[in-house]
Amino acid sequence: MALNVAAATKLVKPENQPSRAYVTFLAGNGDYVKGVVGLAKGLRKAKSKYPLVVAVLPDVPEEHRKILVDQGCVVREIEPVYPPENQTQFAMAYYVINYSKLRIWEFLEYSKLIYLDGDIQVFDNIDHLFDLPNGFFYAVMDCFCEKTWSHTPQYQIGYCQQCPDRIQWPDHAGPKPSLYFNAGMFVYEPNLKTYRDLLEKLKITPPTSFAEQDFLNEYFKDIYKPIPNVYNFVLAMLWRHPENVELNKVKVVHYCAAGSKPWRYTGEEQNMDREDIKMLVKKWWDIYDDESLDYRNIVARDEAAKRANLERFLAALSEAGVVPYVPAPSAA
Ligand SMILES: O=c1ccn([C@@H]2O[C@H](COP(=O)(O)OP(=O)(O)O[C@H]3O[C@H](CO)[C@H](O)[C@H](O)[C@H]3O)[C@@H](O)[C@H]2O)c(=O)[nH]1
Ligand SMILES: O[C@H]1[C@H](O)[C@@H](O)[C@H](O)[C@@H](O)[C@H]1O
Ligand SMILES: [Mn+2]
Repeated sequence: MALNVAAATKLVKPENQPSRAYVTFLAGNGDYVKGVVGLAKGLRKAKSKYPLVVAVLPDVPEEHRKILVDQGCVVREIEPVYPPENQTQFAMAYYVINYSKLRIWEFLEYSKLIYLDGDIQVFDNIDHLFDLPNGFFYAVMDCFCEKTWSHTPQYQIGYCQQCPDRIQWPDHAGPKPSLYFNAGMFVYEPNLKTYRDLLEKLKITPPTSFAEQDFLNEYFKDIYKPIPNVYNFVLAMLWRHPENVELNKVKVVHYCAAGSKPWRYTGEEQNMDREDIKMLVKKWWDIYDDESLDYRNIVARDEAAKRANLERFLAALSEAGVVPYVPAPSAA
């Protein structure tokens, strides 16, 4: 029997669908889709083994969904989730749509997911986070020093969990607040019971200024485990806690400071003219603009490499006299 590449390929068992994935969230017809494209390319550059699922609200236009599919993303529509009505002033008006993130607890075909905001970039492989023990909620601790926190006792007292000894939590202010995570990145396990419970609890929870972030913090406070800041580096750390920062070790950058979204960056807002910020914004653009990281180019490269390997393997078998080998005609 003579074997060629086409015949031999059929013998290879298709890989099982991974039960792990990254997941992000996309709403609206604005420019956050650029963030998600950048993220998909960043994960590829970091050689992540797992796909990026994008949970999209119904208002994400078809062209944007197509861009994401062309970038190798798995697009899944979710229904919006709204909190019960009240007069809350959110820290930002659009935070209210973030309650819809709760739908990702229903992505039951995955046993574990890592959620990443669309304004996050992954510069180093973080696949090892999937191996953390089950049963916990992993995320990075937030910083309370930016003006977005000015409505809170933490900000008014000057207390930040990033440097709890600088200004200590005073006795007269009641119990010290529990550790609080930034919900732009977390490792979690989808689960139907948890999903239903989250939605039920939300119905009786008045919305607060950091929307689902406050809600998730309250809900998971007993199983929350902080992970190092390098897994969700919030830019304000650069000017609020420079003594805690080792920028060259940072793996995941969260462009959440006002004016720092790379695709909207002008350099005009406060702190945005810093050299480290300019460098991080440029690093985001370098990935976004790198065509070699486009899904179609990576697929073509992988196919060519697989083919070359197989050709070499079959040629070696044939040389050893195991099977006669007919090289496939060149595709060119
Ligand atoms: O028009 C929008 C606005 C937001 N988003 C999605 O929602 C995410 C959250 O918005 P931002 O990243 O702009 O917000 P911040 O990083 O300032 O917000 C932080 O606080 C929020 C409170 O709701 C969320 O918890 C969020 O994950 C957390 O990082 C975005 O990354 C993006 O994935 C969109 O798709 N379109
Ligand atoms: O989620 C919010 C948001 O990312 C803000 O930009 C930041 O100042 C806050 O610390 C954080 O809690
Ligand atoms: Mn964000």
